[in-house]
Amino acid sequence: MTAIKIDGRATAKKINAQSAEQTRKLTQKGVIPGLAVIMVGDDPASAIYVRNKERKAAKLQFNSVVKHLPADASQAEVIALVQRYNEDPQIHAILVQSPLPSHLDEEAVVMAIDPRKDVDGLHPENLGQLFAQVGEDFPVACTPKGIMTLLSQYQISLPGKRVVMVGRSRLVGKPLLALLNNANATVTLAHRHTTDLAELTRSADIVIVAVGQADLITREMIKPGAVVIDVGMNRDASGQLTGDVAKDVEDVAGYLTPVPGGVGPMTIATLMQQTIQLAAWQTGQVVD
Ligand SMILES: Nc1nc(=O)c2c([nH]1)NC[C@@H]1CN(c3ccc(C(=O)N[C@@H](CCC(=O)O)C(=O)O)cc3)C=[N+]21
Repeated sequence: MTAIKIDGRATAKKINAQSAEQTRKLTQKGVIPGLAVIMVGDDPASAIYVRNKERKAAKLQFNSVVKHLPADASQAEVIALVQRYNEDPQIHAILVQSPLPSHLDEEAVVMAIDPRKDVDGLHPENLGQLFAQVGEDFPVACTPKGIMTLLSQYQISLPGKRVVMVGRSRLVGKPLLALLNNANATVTLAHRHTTDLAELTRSADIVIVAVGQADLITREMIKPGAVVIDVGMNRDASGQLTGDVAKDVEDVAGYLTPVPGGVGPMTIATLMQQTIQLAAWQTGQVVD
């Protein structure tokens, strides 16, 4: 058996077409979606993201700014920049690239973002609303939201399914735990202290992996026909982008997201979608 490839590029294209239409309508009403990205230092995964995001934001004619600070930027400098964008009415969405260099307090930086402009849904107020299932008018992390869109596009149903989420980051694992639970899946969150990961993943109908370790998930760890979602972004020895899932998993899985071309393009498309949504909320407009 060969897994059906979940085409993130094609799905992202559909969403981007909708986003272009919504941006056109908002711009006619005098609202240009504004996205500010703050990157400190030179994390390689962040560099890919910033480049692709810039390209897409320009294509959609957003008001897009990227501030690249040196790796030794101070905490006060980063927070001052966040506060400047909090107060700027032309900016509706603020994204601080993760990870920050280790001398910076990521928690304090996230807390400084106005929750209404927190396009990554990292602020505890937004993450808390997601867990509490209060309303739908708050931002949710773009990668998790993009994965939910992919599952829905491929009509992969969630109620009662056993999902194993490998990785518990604030950006991916934690929001997905809430989103999948809210969608009535039975979710197990696995991480570096999990014992016998293979036994756990073999019991899953859906395995999602966001760890950042090439070949972490191998074919013996997957139940035949299972859905495998690869969020990994690693570079191999020859500089090629690879995920966390080994190549031979495609021989047993029912569905598989490729890297590149799977989750990555969905993250970008969802970021654009959510920036538009935040712009509409902040200006009393409705997008449909
Ligand atoms: N606050 C924050 N939010 C993030 O969402 C975030 C972050 N920090 N830090 C870095 C990681 C990494 N990330 C990527 C998103 C898309 C691609 C992407 O576009 N990938 C494409 C293109 C690959 C290529 O151009 O070679 C693909 O997989 O097909 C890559 C990486 C978001 N991240």
